[in-house]
Amino acid sequence: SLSDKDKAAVKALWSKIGKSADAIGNDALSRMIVVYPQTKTYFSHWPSVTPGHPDIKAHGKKVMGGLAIAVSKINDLKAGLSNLSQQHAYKLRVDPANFKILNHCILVVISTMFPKNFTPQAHVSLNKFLSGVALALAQRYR
Ligand code: HEM
Repeated sequence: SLSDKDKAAVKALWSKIGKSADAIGNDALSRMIVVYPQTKTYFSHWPSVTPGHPDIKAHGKKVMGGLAIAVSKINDLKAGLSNLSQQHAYKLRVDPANFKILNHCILVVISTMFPKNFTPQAHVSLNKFLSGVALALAQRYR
């Protein structure tokens, strides 16, 4: 689980990248759909799943908003993401394996957009944080 050092590292990283959340969300969602095309099935109600499409941008913004909530509730991710987990489990019916896939895309995008801030320590802590988010989002599936 996340140590105090991890929490501080995630908050420090977020304070630097938070203002680029929309761009990160757009790129991460676009990559997820291109690199893992099986994820497209969840977005078949959109007119287009082309990278950079306004629907992808809008959704990337929502996902990053969810992550911003997670950063603010980093001491209790389970409670902080309980509603979002409920929604993904019962309304959206997203297979939780996909949380790891999107996490990977988010990690790749942050590392390429912010190479200076993406130190090995930041990488470790962000990795742990995103795993915690995936676990918290999966909690309501049973
Ligand atoms: C880091 C992981 C994720 C976070 C923080 C997240 C967050 C969110 C948020 C905040 C919403 C909006 C909920 C609302 O409308 O109240 C949402 C909707 C949605 N999410 Fe996620 N999500 C994540 C991962 C995923 C993954 C991996 C998939 C599928 C591959 C997915 C599929 C969806 C779908 C289909 C919607 C509804 C989209 C629509 O309204 O058209 N999510 N998510």
